Amino acid sequence: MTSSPNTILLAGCGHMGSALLHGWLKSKLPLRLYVLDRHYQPPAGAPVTVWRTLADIPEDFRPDMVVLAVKPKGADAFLEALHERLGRGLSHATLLSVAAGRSCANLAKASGGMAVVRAMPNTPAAIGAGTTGLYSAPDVPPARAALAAQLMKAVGAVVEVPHENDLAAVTAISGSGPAYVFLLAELLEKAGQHLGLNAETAKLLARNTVYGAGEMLHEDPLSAEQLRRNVTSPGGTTEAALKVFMAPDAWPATVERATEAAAHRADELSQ
Ligand SMILES: NC(=O)c1ccc[n+]([C@@H]2O[C@H](COP(=O)([O-])OP(=O)(O)OC[C@H]3O[C@@H](n4cnc5c(N)ncnc54)[C@H](O)[C@@H]3O)[C@@H](O)[C@H]2O)c1
Ligand code: PRO
Repeated sequence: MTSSPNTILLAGCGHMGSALLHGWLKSKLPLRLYVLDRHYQPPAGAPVTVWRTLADIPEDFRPDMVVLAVKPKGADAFLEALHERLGRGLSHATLLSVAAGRSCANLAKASGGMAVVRAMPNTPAAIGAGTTGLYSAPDVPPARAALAAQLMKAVGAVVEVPHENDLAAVTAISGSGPAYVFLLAELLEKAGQHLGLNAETAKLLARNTVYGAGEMLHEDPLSAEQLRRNVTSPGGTTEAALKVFMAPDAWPATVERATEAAAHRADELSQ
């Protein structure tokens, strides 16, 4: 039995929104896709309708799901304006928000009472290798919670978390996480140059090493710790570097402090 297409309004199609949209376009999910974004240009021939402003949306538009991918700061004002525009048109719609830190309670209030699912994806979603934490408020109908999970699975792995508060930790680890890995690549590249390599060689070594290690973490069932040990010969070069990285006040403490700062900021954004 084929299910009838769900009507999705993607509100905000920047870095995160476009990663999601491109995953949906590639997927076999039966969807009617509408995008609201000031600037987004869809791929030629893509089956998607793009509106530039709220005023472009027909007043009788009836989405099944609104995916909110505008910046957290503007999220409440945006939802209030959407509610003003569509009014009863939103009464059967579910909100799927990817906005960092905006709580179900905030979002439900601003949207005039929509049932809210919160997702925290990350930018590797753009290549189908995303990681998303998902939380559905208790009033979300099961079929809509399942649709939200399907939408996020179209761009990578999904982990459902039992408590809304868990999303602050998800944001700190996987939502922001790609930036930490990109920083490592940046620093390795600079270090390669510092050790005398030319810029192009240093860049290739740094990027391909992060890529190869990431693939091993994905493919190999060994723990991250064991994979690390397998690189580390007793008395060798890796051990010399790891003595610096693994000093108690170095990476172990820094990673803990940095992720606590991200989780704390996610909590602050929810106020
Ligand atoms: N970038 C990430 O790594 C990441 C990861 C997880 C979650 N998020 C969340 O995703 C959301 C979007 O982040 P982003 O990085 O994609 O931001 P972005 O600035 O790239 O995209 C936001 C888009 O919304 C559009 N927009 C905003 N208000 C609009 C309006 N009133 N009418 C039409 N278009 C409007 C803008 O034109 C822009 O293209 C944020 O809430 C963020 O917390 C981002
Ligand atoms: N980017 C968003 C931020 O920095 C949320 C996680 C990744 O706030």
